[in-house]
Amino acid sequence: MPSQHAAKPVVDQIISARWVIPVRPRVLLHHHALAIKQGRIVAIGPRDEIHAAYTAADNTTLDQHVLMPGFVNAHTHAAMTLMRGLADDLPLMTWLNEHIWPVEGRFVSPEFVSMGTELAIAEMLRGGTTTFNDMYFFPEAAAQSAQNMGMRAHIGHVIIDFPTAYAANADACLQAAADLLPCLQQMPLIRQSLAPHAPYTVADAGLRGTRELAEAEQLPVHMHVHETAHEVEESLAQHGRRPLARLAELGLLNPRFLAVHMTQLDADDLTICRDSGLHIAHCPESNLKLGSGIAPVARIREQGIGVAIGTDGAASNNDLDMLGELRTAALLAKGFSGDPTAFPAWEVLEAATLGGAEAIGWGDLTGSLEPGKTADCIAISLDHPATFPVYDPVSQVAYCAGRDQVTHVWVNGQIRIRRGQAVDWEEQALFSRAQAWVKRIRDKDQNT
Ligand SMILES: CSC[C@H]1O[C@@H](n2cnc3c(O)ncnc32)[C@H](O)[C@@H]1O
Ligand SMILES: [Zn+2]
Repeated sequence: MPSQHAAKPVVDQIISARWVIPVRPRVLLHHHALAIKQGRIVAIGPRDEIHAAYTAADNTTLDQHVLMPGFVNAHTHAAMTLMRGLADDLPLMTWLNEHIWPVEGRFVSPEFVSMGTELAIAEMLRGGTTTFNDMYFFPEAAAQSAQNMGMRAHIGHVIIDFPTAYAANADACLQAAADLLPCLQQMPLIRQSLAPHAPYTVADAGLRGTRELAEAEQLPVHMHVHETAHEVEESLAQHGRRPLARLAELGLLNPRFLAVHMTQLDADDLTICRDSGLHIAHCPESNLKLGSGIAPVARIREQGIGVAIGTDGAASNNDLDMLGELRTAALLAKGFSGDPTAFPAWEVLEAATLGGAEAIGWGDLTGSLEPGKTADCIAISLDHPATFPVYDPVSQVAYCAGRDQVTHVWVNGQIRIRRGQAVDWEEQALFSRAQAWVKRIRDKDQNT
């Protein structure tokens, strides 16, 4: 911190709060403040010291709040908000083959993706998510929506063998990814990955192509893996090995690989995960709702494997609520392992923030409140019946705060949600525009 006798450095804003949870280091700070300049955290310290050391035109004081890093939704399909509630209570392959893929086949377009992603961003920002890791068709449309609405997004270039409105096959997907990379690199809030859909929808040739492009461009890879027992059985029948072993043989697994779901893991799978350094995106609510299984998070964490938390898409969850998701993750880990100490409050908060950032290679930039990192932060008011009394703010965030208690959200130092309201867009206007898509999707059977 600068000397208090010299002229005070000017920063853009100072945010102070009753409690600050920086996530790293793992401490709870009382009456602390952040000094922010040009979207970056310049300093974090006791409120009085920060105000004595810096001057800012914009000062926010949050007396009943926790200030913490925004959540990183480590796996979603943002545009699927347009299919929320379309097909429930079904197993994964029935849900995909008989409901979701036919609707996507008929309706997905850049306009569909823009609309669905805007709805998702409106929901996610309101719930305190400041970064999302996306996998969907027409990634340039999703990237543009995130950039326009001021949300950080890690955009996956989809690779899938079967023909879609987006591309004819895996080769065409890889070509589209290579063509789009430079364009999305111009968007300051966007980073990119390759997103082969799943081991059962991408043959070895497409996976080799993925590995080559990922190596050439140093891109992360984001993929659904070991989501169901059926996926593992099918791989054993078709390839003679489990999906993870097949991906390892194809040279895809390394610390830049994010394996989503991972509900089916034997001891050899865990060894592959540990030795490769891959990260896991745990999506407990989607896995529960589709009856896919439960990722053995306690065993995964014992091996030192990085765990992040994702909601999956709104058509299988059915919300994009990271506070709800992290609570489900914490409770499920305890229930599944029979150990109430599994996935305690601090660790689950870390997984939903810094763990997600590290899983997508963004740990240098976001996920914790540290000098030098971007000011991606949220305030949660604990002045609410659901969170009274406050013995331990970390416990309140992990176990009882609801997303309606998220009052303020900043991405890159820019305020996106103020006092619970979107700053730059009208939610009713978003719903009105989306309604046209809803009508077309609802009417689809009459129009065939
Ligand atoms: C090729 S874009 C992404 C693709 O994934 C589908 N999808 C959504 N949720 C899941 C899931 O849990 N497992 C597998 N595939 C899923 C989505 O509908 C898109 O087609
Ligand atoms: Zn998914």
